[in-house]
Amino acid sequence: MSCAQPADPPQTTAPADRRELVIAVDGPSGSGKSSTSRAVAQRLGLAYLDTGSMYRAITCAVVNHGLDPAADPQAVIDLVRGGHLELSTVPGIERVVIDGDDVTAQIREPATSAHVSSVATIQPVRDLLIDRMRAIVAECGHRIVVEGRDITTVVCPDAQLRVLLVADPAARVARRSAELKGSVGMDQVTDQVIRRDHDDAAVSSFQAPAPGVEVIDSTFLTLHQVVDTVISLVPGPDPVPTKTNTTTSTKERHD
Ligand SMILES: Nc1ncnc2c1ncn2[C@@H]1O[C@H](COP(=O)(O)OP(=O)(O)OP(=O)(O)O)[C@@H](O)[C@H]1O
Ligand SMILES: Nc1ccn([C@H]2C[C@H](O)[C@@H](COP(=O)(O)O)O2)c(=O)n1
Repeated sequence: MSCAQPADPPQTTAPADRRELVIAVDGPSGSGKSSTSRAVAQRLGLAYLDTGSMYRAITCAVVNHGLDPAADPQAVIDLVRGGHLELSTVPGIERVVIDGDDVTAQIREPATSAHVSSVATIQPVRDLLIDRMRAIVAECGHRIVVEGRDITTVVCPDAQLRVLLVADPAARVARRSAELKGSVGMDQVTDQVIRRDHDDAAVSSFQAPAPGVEVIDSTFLTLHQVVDTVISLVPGPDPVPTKTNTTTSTKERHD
């Protein structure tokens, strides 16, 4: 799997603080990892890597090629090994392209959420993508917020800050339901959150913190409060917020 990212847009304010700063965020589905990580990256002028989007992109390619991960996991492994993945590491700009196919919208479709665990639980697929994740962290100069399920434990165990973001299952289901605006039934929402966590937990430990990992329970916190809490936990001198210019034709997300 090769991987390319669009060049970072020029920064309008030069960051005074260029020390390495990797912030690793893990947690179950709907705990707020993506919204929080994106906002923290924007506030601190860091790159942002949504590792779930990598597993989702592979899942789109698997579905689009008519592969069955359970019946033929080797075909999925071959696809990952030979495939070319491009993704944005600019917070607020989502763009995911696999083998020239723009799957930015497809990765968020309920069908992709329903199938992604069957891809993400193939260990050789994980090993290949974990190598790519670490390469992206290095390409970003180790100044990045990385979120997923095994970032605090496997991908970036040496991150300067490691956070496990949790929330009650009922709150997580309600958030996902609100996000999908009634486009899918409650059964499907519960499947996307609860069943997916159960399946994903077979290969990653994201339900309890590893030693040294800070736990933030977002159940009764606003997104803004969670972002402030993460930033308050960054070690060392106060991080210098950096304004980034994200001018582009690609759709921006503001959760
Ligand atoms: N603290 C919060 N309070 C209320 N809603 C929140 C909070 N944090 C995130 N949300 C909302 O919850 C939904 C899920 O958040 P998000 O996509 O960031 O979760 P996630 O952990 O990345 O989920 P997944 O792993 O399934 O992709 C979004 O609609 C987001 O706006
Ligand atoms: N580091 C990671 C990131 C994601 N996954 C799996 C688990 C999820 O079901 C799927 C999609 O992630 P999401 O976009 O919902 O955060 O990818 C993983 O196993 N490890």
